[in-house]
Amino acid sequence: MKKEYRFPLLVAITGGIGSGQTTVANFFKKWGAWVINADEKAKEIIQKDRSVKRILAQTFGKEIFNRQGKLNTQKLAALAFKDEISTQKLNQIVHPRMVAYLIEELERARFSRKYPIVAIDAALIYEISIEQMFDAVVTVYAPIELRYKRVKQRDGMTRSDFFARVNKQIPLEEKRQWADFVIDNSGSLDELEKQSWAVYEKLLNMQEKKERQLKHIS
Ligand SMILES: CC(C)(COP(=O)(O)OP(=O)(O)OC[C@H]1O[C@@H](n2cnc3c(N)ncnc32)[C@H](O)[C@@H]1O)[C@@H](O)C(=O)NCCC(=O)NCCS
Ligand SMILES: Nc1ncnc2c1ncn2[C@@H]1O[C@H](COP(=O)(O)OP(=O)(O)OP(=O)(O)O)[C@@H](O)[C@H]1O
Repeated sequence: MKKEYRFPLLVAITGGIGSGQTTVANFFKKWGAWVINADEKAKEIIQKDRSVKRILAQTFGKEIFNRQGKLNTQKLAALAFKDEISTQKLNQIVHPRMVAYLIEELERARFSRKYPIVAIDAALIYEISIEQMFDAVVTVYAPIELRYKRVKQRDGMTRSDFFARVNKQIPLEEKRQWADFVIDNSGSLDELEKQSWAVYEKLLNMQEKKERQLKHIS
């Protein structure tokens, strides 16, 4: 019989643009966690929620959608990250819906009882102030120039576009201090995987403890 997890551990995997949090989340997924990717969910919401679409078009111009109604992410990013107020506007439109959606997804994964770890891969856990929802927060750290190098390699982002986003995020040095676990991604992918496994094992132990403590709850 397959093992049931009545009380999965709720984990946030966070960091900053290019720090490697999605890479760590993918390791967790490979080892049996259920992982929700906030960047993907945000785009799904923008694409599917009609009221979000309408307000975004009113705020940033209807050119951010093409004729078929598909979001042009580059256009929206250019407009939304150009200054603090524009980013705040984007966040005020998207974040409330995103948080509601993430909670629904967390609950779905929890009720399935199939996963010991349910994790959210999201850069903005602390910016949105949702860290209290989780049993543990894992921050993936890398030095800023290395993050830029990796993002440039990943999607050709310019230095100014990269720093436009970095400047809208809480510095990783702070997030590192607040986290329950820190993974240092200054080295190779192999080193990252080893560190991620060490953290994952600890999270599994925490989950077993949670299950034992709560087993009398019906
Ligand atoms: C503006 C959008 C369409 C640009 O899409 P694009 O494909 O270029 O980027 P993507 O979504 O993959 O995000 C990449 C990274 O940019 C950073 N980032 C994204 N949104 C924000 C934001 N509002 N503030 C600060 N950093 C952000 C994060 O580090 C994120 O991991 C998109 O980023 C978006 O919809 N953002 C608003 C929703 C959001 O806050 N997403 C982050 C969830 S944690
Ligand atoms: N240790 C590493 N060595 C080499 N490349 C790496 C390493 N860690 C991550 N990368 C690469 O760097 C890029 C950024 O990593 P990843 O997408 O995991 O970051 P992220 O924190 O999720 O970024 P974003 O917030 O932009 O989504 C990816 O192309 C990834 O494959």
